[in-house]
Amino acid sequence: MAIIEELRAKLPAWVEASRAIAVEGQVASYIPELAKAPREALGITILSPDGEIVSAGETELLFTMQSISKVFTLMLAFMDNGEEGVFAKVGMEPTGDDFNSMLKLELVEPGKPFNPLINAGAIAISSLIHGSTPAAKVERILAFFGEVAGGAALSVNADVFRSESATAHRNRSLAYFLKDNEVLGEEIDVEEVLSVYFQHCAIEITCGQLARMALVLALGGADPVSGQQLIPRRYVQIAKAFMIMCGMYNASGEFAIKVGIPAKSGVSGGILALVPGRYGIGVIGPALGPKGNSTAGVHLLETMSASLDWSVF
Ligand SMILES: NC(=O)CC[C@H](N)C(=O)O
Repeated sequence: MAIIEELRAKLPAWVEASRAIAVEGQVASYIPELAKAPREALGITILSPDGEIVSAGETELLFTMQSISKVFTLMLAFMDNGEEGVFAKVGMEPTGDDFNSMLKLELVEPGKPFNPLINAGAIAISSLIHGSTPAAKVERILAFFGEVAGGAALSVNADVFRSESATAHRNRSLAYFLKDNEVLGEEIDVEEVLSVYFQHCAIEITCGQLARMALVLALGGADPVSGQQLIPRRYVQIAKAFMIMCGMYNASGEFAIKVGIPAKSGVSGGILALVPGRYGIGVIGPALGPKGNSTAGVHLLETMSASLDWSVF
């Protein structure tokens, strides 16, 4: 049986088996709006370069990208500033700490975020996006994300944005810490950077759009339909290296061992994952485990990788 047909045949049962795991998790509630998401939902879309689409579960759900957006703002920051400009502000190493930790900002000189996928690093990256105002920066981010998602008209969920902005005491303190450490320079307004960061986290998406974005990464930055290079290959390589090292927060080591493919999760329960050269994958399962990853989504990817031999290692 062709692999794609095997996938199509087995996916519904895999989704139902993994859905049972959702109850082990909790929907994120530190951003009050996210607490409204359906806890037992699970949906997945898989796209292949030749246009095959395989979906199962609640793929019609709209959810916010949250930390998944950090992969793409990172690539836009590279396109705006080059490698040197970006690595002047963030490092290349995983932390082993929670995604919103500020420990190493104080403990390790010079107080630069260890990588662009933890909150502190992503806030620093938001400050690098070109645009004369926060609104102009968000417009550029939406246009870039929409292009990578296959020409989608994406928008910011205003309720989620406001909900996070009103309660983000920890992210605010991280950002002010970065200002004190001069990672955010003299000329930078902390509240404006945070506004850009909260808005790109609140961009709404579906599994299908996430899978399309993932497929572009699986193809080294090329659009699967037009073949156009949307993102320089080098920047996609760097992004995928970060996804392996820290895309699943401080559960990235376990995910690399059990699943073995580049992936990025968000606290909305979304996961973007890819099998290099072969598939782009979008998953939504709002119930999260203790490290902030979708319980059912991770279980589903583990099952699929083991059955279909997806590990890149
Ligand atoms: N882990 C996440 O998805 C974090 C994103 C969220 N907007 C935050 O800053 O806390």
